Amino acid sequence: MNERQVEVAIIGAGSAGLGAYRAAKAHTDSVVMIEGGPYGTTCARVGCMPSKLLISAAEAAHHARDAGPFGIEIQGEVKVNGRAVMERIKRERDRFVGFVIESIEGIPSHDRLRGNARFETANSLIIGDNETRVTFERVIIATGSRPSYPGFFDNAGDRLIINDNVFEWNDLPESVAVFGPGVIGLELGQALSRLGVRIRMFGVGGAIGPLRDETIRANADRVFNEEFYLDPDAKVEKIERVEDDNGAGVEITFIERSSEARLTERFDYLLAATGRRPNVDSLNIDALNLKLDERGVPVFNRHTLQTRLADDQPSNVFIAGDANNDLPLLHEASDEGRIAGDNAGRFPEVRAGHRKSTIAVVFSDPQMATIGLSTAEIEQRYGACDCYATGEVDFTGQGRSRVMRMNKGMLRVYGEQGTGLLLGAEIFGPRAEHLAHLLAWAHQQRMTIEQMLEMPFYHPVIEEGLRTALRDLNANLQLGPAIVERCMECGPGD
Ligand SMILES: Cc1cc2nc3c(=O)[nH]c(=O)nc-3n(C[C@H](O)[C@H](O)[C@H](O)COP(=O)(O)OP(=O)(O)OC[C@H]3O[C@@H](n4cnc5c(N)ncnc54)[C@H](O)[C@@H]3O)c2cc1C
Ligand SMILES: NC(=O)c1ccc[n+]([C@@H]2O[C@H](COP(=O)([O-])OP(=O)(O)OC[C@H]3O[C@@H](n4cnc5c(N)ncnc54)[C@H](O)[C@@H]3O)[C@@H](O)[C@H]2O)c1
Repeated sequence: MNERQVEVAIIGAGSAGLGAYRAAKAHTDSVVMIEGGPYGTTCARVGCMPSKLLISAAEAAHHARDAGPFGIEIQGEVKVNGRAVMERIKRERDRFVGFVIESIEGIPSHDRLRGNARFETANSLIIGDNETRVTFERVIIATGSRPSYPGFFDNAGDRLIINDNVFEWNDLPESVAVFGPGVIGLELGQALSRLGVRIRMFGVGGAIGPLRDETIRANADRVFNEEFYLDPDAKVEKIERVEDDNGAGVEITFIERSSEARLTERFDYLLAATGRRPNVDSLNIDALNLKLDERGVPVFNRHTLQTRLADDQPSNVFIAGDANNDLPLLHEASDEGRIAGDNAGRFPEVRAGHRKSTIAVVFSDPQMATIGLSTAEIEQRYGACDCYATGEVDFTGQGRSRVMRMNKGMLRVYGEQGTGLLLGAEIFGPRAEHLAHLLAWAHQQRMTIEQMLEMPFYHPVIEEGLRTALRDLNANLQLGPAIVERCMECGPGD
């Protein structure tokens, strides 16, 4: 067996691992980064980038089909060439992956090891099939996450797929049963539907995407159901792989939401999008003697990314990115990687890194976004004393949204009584990715609703809808006048 001794070992060369590598190297040359899978990162290979490429193709098809109300006539049928769609997705995806691989190859080969890592002792790792032992002083776990789904999905046999498989297709299938109307299910499911794939979407417990505000969730349920079948609290009775004249498929028996009829329907695939679990279970993490949470994930400080020993003492182990199961988003993985790398590098001195205001965007249509504190956190901290208020706008009548025929959904903002501070927001509406940034920047700057209202708003823009919600909130906080329906000085369709 080869032997290596390093100050800092990093497990995983994803977005968190790469950020950690660069930050640790600023302190010491003795760093090794270990990767068990393909280089390229989840985000570029099978995550953010290919999913957004699929969504963009779907948007193009949708706009072409939806041109009629503008007076634009498309001669003949809008045809989706599945092969061409998948070719572009793979070509562009490979380009993004290529850039990541290029930058990884710029890292000295001595600092890179290939193979799956698992802990042997609290200070050593075994790589691959007993090929190398790495003895370390500090370690960063940046192993990412993988899809998780209930065991009975296995009844679908080889018709059970996850997001990774979608981006391997050479052509689009005829039909897909999507399980999980979370972030991945909604993004991929709606895109497939707009590309002409017959879908049904099944959830449990009523959840839709990251939405926690029940008013917005009900709105989203209605709007999505105008476009495709979505039952966020489905009764699915049977899943079975079948083989018939049409080839292999999967039959789903379920209770149809509105008619309550028992239906059995055949699909080409069952897409499992029922959540992801951190990759910490095959690391032999017990060798580290860390304090673990109920899911077996090390307990850690989100400002330092440092974990704790079972006796509650700080440890030499850091955990960043999806592996820590906190905020499984790309920008958070990079930030956490950087903080963990910096701290592992400077150890035993450990510093609190800068954590930004939370922002999450779902690229469905309408888009969804959450900013700052969630409604549950707000209710927990401010609910008992009646210390917060809500403002809202419904985009149905919003000027610019209506002009563009994007007038669906709503936005709700939450503010603190007395101080007028912006606490958070939830959006299901047009161009939420941009509104979310305005709100997250204001949240991080600790702006009050009053200060936000003093900022410029152009006319006619979707941001005027945000202004309406802010005025509503200011009035509900009793810090400003009640909003006037059809306020003319604001410009028509505010
Ligand atoms: C379909 C999809 C769409 C997404 N879209 C978005 C989006 O639009 N915006 C956004 O912000 N986020 C998005 N995400 C989330 C984002 O991709 C992740 O949060 C981010 O990639 C996590 O980075 P990471 O470094 O923690 O993990 P990864 O990039 O997965 O890196 C972990 C690495 O560790 C390696 N590894 C695991 N175990 C071991 C081991 N034992 N030994 C050695 N190596 C190991 C893995 O092979 C992997 O390369 C999406 C995710 C998915 C699945
Ligand atoms: N745009 C983005 O930023 C983006 C895109 C994709 C993924 N991601 C990240 O990836 C993470 C994982 O995404 P995800 O969609 O896998 O998880 P998720 O937690 O967002 O959604 C999982 C959904 O599956 C449902 N579910 C659970 N068990 C089920 C069952 N047996 N049958 C039917 N439904 C079931 C849950 O109620 C939930 O609605 C996200 O939390 C997000 O952080 C981000």
